[in-house]
Amino acid sequence: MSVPDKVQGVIDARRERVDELDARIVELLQLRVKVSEEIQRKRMNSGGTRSDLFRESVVLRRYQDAFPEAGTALGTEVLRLCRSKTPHPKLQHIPKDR
Ligand SMILES: O=C(O)C(=O)C[C@]1(C(=O)O)C=C[C@@H](O)C=C1
Repeated sequence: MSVPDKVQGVIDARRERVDELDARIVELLQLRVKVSEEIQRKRMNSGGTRSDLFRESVVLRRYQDAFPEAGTALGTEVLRLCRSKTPHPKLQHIPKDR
């Protein structure tokens, strides 16, 4: 559906802003993955577990408070993204099945 040129101009400009914001969100998420990975590696290398469920509930609460509808799904995905990288030290030596 076409809109008047003036309106299209506003939409294009706001989309540029959305693109900038998305790029920052992606960058922040990549940074978060790295920092979370450091914490998990430290804990696992000293005999702890990969996850800390109490801490996850604190993290999740922030997303739920900010976004009552989507917060649980959003926070859960962020945590999943951050948990999926570091292999557990006990699993590192098992060769991959071919
Ligand atoms: O804070 C920690 O202890 C972390 O390991 C980081 C983090 C997170 O990404 O926020 C990841 C895994 C844990 O289950 C809890 C939280």
